[in-house]
Amino acid sequence: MELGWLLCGTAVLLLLHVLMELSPAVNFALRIGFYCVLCLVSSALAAAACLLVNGGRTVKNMRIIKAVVKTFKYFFGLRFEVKGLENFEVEGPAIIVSNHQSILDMMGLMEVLPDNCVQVGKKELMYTGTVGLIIYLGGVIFINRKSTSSAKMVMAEVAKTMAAENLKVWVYPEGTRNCTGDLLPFKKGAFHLAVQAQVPVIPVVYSSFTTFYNPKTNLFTSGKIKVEILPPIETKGLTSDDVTDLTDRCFHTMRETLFRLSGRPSEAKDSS
Ligand SMILES: CCCCCCCC/C=C\CCCCCCCC(=O)SCCNC(=O)CCNC(=O)[C@H](O)C(C)(C)COP(=O)(O)OP(=O)(O)OC[C@H]1O[C@@H](n2cnc3c(N)ncnc32)[C@H](O)[C@@H]1OP(=O)(O)O
Ligand SMILES: CCCCCCCCCCCCCC(=O)OC[C@@H](O)COP(=O)(O)O
Repeated sequence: MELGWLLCGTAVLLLLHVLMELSPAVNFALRIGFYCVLCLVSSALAAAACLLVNGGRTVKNMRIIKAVVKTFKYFFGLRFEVKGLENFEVEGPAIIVSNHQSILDMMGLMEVLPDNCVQVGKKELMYTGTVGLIIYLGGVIFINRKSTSSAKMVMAEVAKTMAAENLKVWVYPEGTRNCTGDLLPFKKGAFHLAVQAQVPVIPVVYSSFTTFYNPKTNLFTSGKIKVEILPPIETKGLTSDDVTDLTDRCFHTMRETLFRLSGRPSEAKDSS
């Protein structure tokens, strides 16, 4: 009886292995599937730990989430090379902005996440089962991207509470995932928030995933990700009239950094 199960299990594993070798699509789907299952199962376990240790929704839970997620990279052969962590050491709250390439980003996020930092996320993430639960428990701020006015209201509320709670807020200013090796134009919410709260903006740039990850071509191998935390951009004295300039400045600095980290010639060099 037991031998039968063992043989059956071995056969299934062998079959999966052969399928993975034969088809990049199967290989990719299995790796992403494994990532999702890993997230769902770890979220359930971490949620229990968060509830036991901290009792409910609080940014303190991010420490637990971070400790769990930091182990994920070993399953996928990912390595992170981090520079500029000292730039997070600003006095008081700040807005952190970074590029957003894939659902894999939350590994890179947790690799460098400073204390007392929550992310802004789309509200649909609440409905991803245990993952939604852990994101909720971590204190993530949910916004409705389809309604600028309600998103603005949520962000204005955050601007008020940041100082009181000494919070850093992590925003993906592209507003969606983008895995082309370039940046999408930035939305302005993060920069309005920084100006309203009069706190610095700290840009964080992750090198392009294109060499090891591309859902269009079913590419997902091991790889190295360079991360750079750039010096804070001060916003003291800026008003809402300065938000467009601040957004542009940050966009150009991050784009240059992205190209440098990814070994891609910058626009300036292109045209010369
Ligand atoms: C233990 C195991 C666990 C495993 C599981 C993992 C657990 C991990 C745990 C935790 C990780 C959590 C990871 C979460 C990741 C989430 C990622 C996402 O979901 S990314 C998508 C959502 N995020 C955004 O969209 C933000 C960026 N977007 C913005 O900031 C936008 O600006 C937004 C939504 C506020 C409005 O978007 P618009 O599409 O309407 O575009 P605009 O051009 O920016 O705004 C329109 C007009 O409104 C003004 N405006 C915008 N914000 C304003 C404001 N706050 N005040 C005044 N005016 C504002 C602008 O200036 C613009 O006006 P003028 O064109 O300049 O005239
Ligand atoms: C029941 C379904 C379970 C699904 C489990 C999914 C596990 C992955 C968890 C990673 C959380 C990272 C959040 C993230 O990266 O969300 C994407 C949004 O930022 C951007 O949204 P979009 O590009 O506009 O769709």
